[in-house]
Amino acid sequence: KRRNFPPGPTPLPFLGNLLEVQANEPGYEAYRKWQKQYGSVYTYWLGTKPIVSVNDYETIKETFIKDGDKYADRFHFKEITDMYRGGDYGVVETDGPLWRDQRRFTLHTLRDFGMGKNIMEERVMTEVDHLLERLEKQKGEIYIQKEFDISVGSIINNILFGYRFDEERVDEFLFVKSSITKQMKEFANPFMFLIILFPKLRYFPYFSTVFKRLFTYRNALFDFFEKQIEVKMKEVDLNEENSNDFVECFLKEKERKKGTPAESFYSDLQLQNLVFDLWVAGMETTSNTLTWGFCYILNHPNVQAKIHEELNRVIKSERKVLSSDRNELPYVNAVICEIQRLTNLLPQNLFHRTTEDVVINGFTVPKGTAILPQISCVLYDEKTFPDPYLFNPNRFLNSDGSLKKVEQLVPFSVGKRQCLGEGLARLELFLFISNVFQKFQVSSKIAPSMKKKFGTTVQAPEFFLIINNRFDA
Ligand code: HEM
Repeated sequence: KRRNFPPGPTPLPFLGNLLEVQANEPGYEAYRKWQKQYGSVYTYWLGTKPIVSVNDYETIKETFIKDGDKYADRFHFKEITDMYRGGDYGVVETDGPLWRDQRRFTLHTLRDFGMGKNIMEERVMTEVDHLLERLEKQKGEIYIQKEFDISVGSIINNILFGYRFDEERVDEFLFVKSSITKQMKEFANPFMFLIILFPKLRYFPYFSTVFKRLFTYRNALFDFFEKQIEVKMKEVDLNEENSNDFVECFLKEKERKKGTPAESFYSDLQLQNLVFDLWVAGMETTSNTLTWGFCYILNHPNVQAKIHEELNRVIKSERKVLSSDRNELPYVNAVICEIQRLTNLLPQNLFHRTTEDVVINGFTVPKGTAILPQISCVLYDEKTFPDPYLFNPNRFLNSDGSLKKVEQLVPFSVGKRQCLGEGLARLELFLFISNVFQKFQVSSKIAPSMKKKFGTTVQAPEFFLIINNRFDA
């Protein structure tokens, strides 16, 4: 089988190259090593599945960007996904007309709802205000990851269901969050990975325990979403033009689509899965990136000094930073670019699938092959980002101090499957980072470890902040 694919590392029977990927947490060292050995395109194997990896930006541009439709399908392990989701539902793991319709609907809804009012910024700023208040109230050291989790979780929940996790609802949030965390841990368990590759293993001792555990967490999550949707279904006024949240928009769109070919895309199971995708993709990613940001800045005190210098010069007072200040704060933006580059949040990216036969660098890759833009290799490419493991925001600044646009900065991936929440995530990163530093001087007793843990998204090590109000007399 290997002869037909671009050459790459030799796979072991059954396991493929899995052990090499897992040998160095969080996984991307193997991809970078193979890039040096085999060049811009190679094949590695997960179990008996070949994965074609496209590693340098120029080739990614020629394929995933310029010829996007041919790389637009999603590769996933269908048997397990179907059990998990109840069939082909959601947006992350669907293809074809359903995916196109739901992706378009979601993008429009996230952009437009609020009817011209900047509802997105309002909802993010509400959480910025609450976060600053909570931080100020806490004495001693602060576990910042938890604070970001609650803030970002509240934003996505408010967008989806119209309410935030205030003090009375924090337990509800912690329950959902812990179901996701436990589930992610199960997915990172090598036994689970073997079940995904060979689903019949789930009937064997020990494997069956792991599998059942996964489904307990899955059911807890889906129950939560189902209940919120039921409440919305009872409350929604389908004739009211304005919508307060995403679920309301979906239910109204469902009504509009009745009797059209797209009617079947607006089922109850689709709504549950869509909400699940947005909640999970929208929460963990942004919260972890923020936490990594603080981890890097605490390790580089001069960066914080420069952020404060810029905020003093541009904002001039104690007022909150708004998204309209974004263009005036090139250094803050450069810091965020560097946080996203070095965090490299999805070190394995998500797999795509070719929709037809394609030829890349002279190799024919058949229709239906798993393939991916290996963004880790682009974000850590020495040619574009010399000394790639160094945290250096200056690489995103021109000599006159303005922000440098670097097209190789692709933490949200590229092409037709590019992150659907990019706009929201960028807004959150800017408003949280700029406002926390606007208000506080941040430090820690010891500099946090920068060691990454393996997972779908890289997890930051536990660390604690000490804050001082910059404007106290
Ligand atoms: C810093 C934060 C984030 C990062 C780094 C990030 C990164 C990514 C990446 C790398 C992908 C895979 C793209 C591919 O398949 O090539 C992705 C997909 C996706 N992201 Fe994000 N993301 C972030 C935040 C968000 C947020 C806030 C949301 C939702 C509101 C979101 C929703 C999604 C969805 C739904 C997909 C699947 C898109 C599709 O298959 O069509 N993400 N994201």
